[in-house]
Amino acid sequence: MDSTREELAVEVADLERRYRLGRAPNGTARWTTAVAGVSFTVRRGEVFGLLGTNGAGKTSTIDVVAGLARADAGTVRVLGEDPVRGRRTIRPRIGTVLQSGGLPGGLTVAEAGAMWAGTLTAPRPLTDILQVVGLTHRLDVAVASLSGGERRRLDVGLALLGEPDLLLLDEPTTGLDAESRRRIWDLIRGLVATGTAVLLTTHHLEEAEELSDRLAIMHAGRIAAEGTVAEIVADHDAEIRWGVSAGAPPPELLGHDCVAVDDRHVTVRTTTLQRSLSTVLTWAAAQDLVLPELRATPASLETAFLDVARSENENPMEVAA
Ligand SMILES: Nc1ncnc2c1ncn2[C@@H]1O[C@H](COP(=O)(O)OP(=O)(O)OP(=O)(O)O)[C@@H](O)[C@H]1O
Repeated sequence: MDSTREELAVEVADLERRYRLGRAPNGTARWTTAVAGVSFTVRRGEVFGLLGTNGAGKTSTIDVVAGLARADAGTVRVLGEDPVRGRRTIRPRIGTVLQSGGLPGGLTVAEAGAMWAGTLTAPRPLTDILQVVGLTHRLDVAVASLSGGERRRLDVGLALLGEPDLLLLDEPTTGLDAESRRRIWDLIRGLVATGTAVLLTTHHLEEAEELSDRLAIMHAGRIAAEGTVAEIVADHDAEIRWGVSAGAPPPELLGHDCVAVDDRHVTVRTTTLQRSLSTVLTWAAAQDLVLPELRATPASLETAFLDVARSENENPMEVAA
């Protein structure tokens, strides 16, 4: 294995995943393509965030990386191995928090922890982990009786028990309060600092921004944008907006900026926010206009996400074969 490969905990190239939907009236099988040629890598010591609209294909992707499903096309290497064939070898080196959960609800927290620790070569003390995720007082409670947030904290705690080389986190903080979420973020950061690679899916843009070194925004089975937050945001426009009652400045005044008017607002989209805002304010002052509800919003991960979400090709492809 060369040094570049050792650096890469996850390598996904041209991944495709399809689901069979049943049969069409004429008897042909109907398939939907959930992941349509996705490529990315996750390096050791970095968090790679996978964002996306609902149904974009994030879980379908992470399930293949976790070795729970096979790729229909493309290649996936995890810690240098095929994630299905090499599952036995790499399993102890991977911590997972998946949407499907999987702990038997009848076990107590202590029993579930002991069972999980038994599958690991060098687990951290369970009590240490339970303290960090705030569950020490729930040791004797059945997993099924935990609240949704407590259950999620247990899932995350157990994923960290083996000090994994790779963490696969599918919406790890869904349902957690702000304090618990921050504790989990600190835990993740601590592990990353020791060289752990993290593949994270989340619907919380703030979480993605806080944790990710690089990220990708998925939409309809494809990666629509990828890079650092700064790189992704650089491709998107800032917005200046005000109430339509004040009217819009003549387009030639704004040069290349795009002006849109609907029944409530005038919206100027621009890559040079300060200069365009100055033009708008100078025009308003010259006309003696007050711009109602004036708002200037720099491009952000949210803007980029919304641009992707509004883009065409809304649905995964359905085909008959
Ligand atoms: N078992 C299945 N059978 C058929 N279609 C499926 C199956 N699982 C997922 N899909 C479809 O594949 C697409 C991608 O789903 P996936 O769960 O991977 O998306 P996601 O990005 O994780 O979505 P979300 O953010 O809503 O959790 C969706 O259109 C979904 O309906």
